[in-house]
Amino acid sequence: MFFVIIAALVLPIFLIYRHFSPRDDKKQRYAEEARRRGCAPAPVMRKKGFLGFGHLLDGLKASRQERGPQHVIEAIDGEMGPDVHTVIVPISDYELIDVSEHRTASWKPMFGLGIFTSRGEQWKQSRALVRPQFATDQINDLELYERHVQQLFAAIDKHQNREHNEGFTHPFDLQPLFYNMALDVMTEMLYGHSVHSQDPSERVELPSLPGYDPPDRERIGYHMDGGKAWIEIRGAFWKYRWLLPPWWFNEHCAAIHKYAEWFVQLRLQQGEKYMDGLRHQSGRPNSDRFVLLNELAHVTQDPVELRSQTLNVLTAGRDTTAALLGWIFYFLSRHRDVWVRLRCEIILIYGPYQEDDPGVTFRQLRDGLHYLTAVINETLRMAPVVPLNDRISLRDTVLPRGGGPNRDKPVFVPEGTQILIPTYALGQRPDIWGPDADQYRPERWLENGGRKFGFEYVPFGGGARQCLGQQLARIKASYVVIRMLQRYDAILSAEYPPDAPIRFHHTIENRSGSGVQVRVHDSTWDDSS
Ligand code: HEM
Repeated sequence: MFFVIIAALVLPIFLIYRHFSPRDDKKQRYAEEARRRGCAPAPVMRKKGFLGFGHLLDGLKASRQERGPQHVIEAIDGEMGPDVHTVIVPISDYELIDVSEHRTASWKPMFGLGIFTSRGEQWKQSRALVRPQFATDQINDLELYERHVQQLFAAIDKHQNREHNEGFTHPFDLQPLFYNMALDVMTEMLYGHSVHSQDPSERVELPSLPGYDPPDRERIGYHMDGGKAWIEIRGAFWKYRWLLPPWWFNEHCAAIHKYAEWFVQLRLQQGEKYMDGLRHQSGRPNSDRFVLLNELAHVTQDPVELRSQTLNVLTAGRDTTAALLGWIFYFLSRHRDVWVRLRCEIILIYGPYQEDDPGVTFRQLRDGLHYLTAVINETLRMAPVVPLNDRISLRDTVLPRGGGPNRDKPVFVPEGTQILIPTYALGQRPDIWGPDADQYRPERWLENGGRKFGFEYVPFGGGARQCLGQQLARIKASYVVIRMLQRYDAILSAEYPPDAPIRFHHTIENRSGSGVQVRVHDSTWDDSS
């Protein structure tokens, strides 16, 4: 609710999905209420297709073509003109669905009820439980990132072009390596044991747990990806999702539950000794390390709660960070000037690559590097990892403008209205970002003393349910970018054709549909060797 009101003050672009024909008494009440509040209706888009499902089908088709975010802009501009940012989209037979209920029903079978999937009182309790764990000093484990960065370098090194000793790799896709790394980091941060998808030889033997099979570390990424694809399909089918065969989705859910359950049971059985059993990492006693499961177990011993909350954070934090890293290098490989300027900043501050001394401090990362922060902000503007967010109005409310012929009147929003907030479309508006809104230009964030952002820029959401991991994601991404640019002194896009349009592949998060096809040059390459 808070978000809806605040967003309404500054977000003149949104879509309303509403029940196409509310009952007459409701209609009359809405009209009276709207009049009383001095509101005028927002423009209504044409009803399209059989039973009005045209808009929904167009959206699904665009999503399949990996251009869903652009479609939102084209659909509204095409029918209403470029100056209309608030529209009502009539979809016949569209059930009024509480968005959280929708999310809960789609996601709960896989991740259980936790901070991401719950609502109301249950969400408040979840947030109170999980939030303290994200206090900054808990997450400053740079040594953890460094170990996984080294595994990333080893994975990149496999693409080295050894025949023509020139230091450049063959063309390869960087994106899956970021997904592996993010899964490895998150599983270590959540359960204390990484799945080591980047390098399975790093896996340590786990203790035996009577009555439980060892967790399937090999296929957890596969089950997460498979389950997410089904969540997407189930979401699209919504009330007809019972038509879908349940086996595959159930198999993914069962495997993921089993994986998390194993660690939960081990923690519950071993108590504080759980931390002693973690692989010893140099320089830091295990008891000092941050493991979310361990922290949560100090507050609750409920195995289902522990499983659900950790899985909720796993899904919220893993793919989002990987997708962001992918997009950063997608743009860097296409914008040599940005790469050069960013690398200069990094080398000036931290010096060239040294394997055993990254020279990076947590404080610097938390405060943010000047140009690197601009690069991250600009990347999330051009390719938001969550390109469309949504809310439901919990009670009657008003958006301050968008109604009437001049679109300057308030718009009445009845209780239960679903509001879509197209984060990507917001980032493309010339009236907010200037005539070059469609260009990737991090400098815009530094001009005129530095751009501050409000609700016109919401890649991490806003209001009460704003992303809990924003700082963690920024710190993690910054660390990886710094180390990558120390280690590699040149990057080339290897996408074919070179001018291929950007593709937004959406499965909950939004990643590049063509991957991140690059060649990188190793700064430590010795030509004489
Ligand atoms: C680039 C990286 C990330 C992006 C773009 C992102 C984006 C978002 C967005 C848009 C939401 C709000 C969803 C809504 O409106 O309901 C959200 C919620 C959340 N995010 Fe993130 N996120 C990122 C990384 C992370 C990380 C690394 C973690 C944790 C390790 C995390 C944990 C969460 C949690 C727990 C919530 C739920 C908050 C709540 O409902 O109270 N996120 N994120």
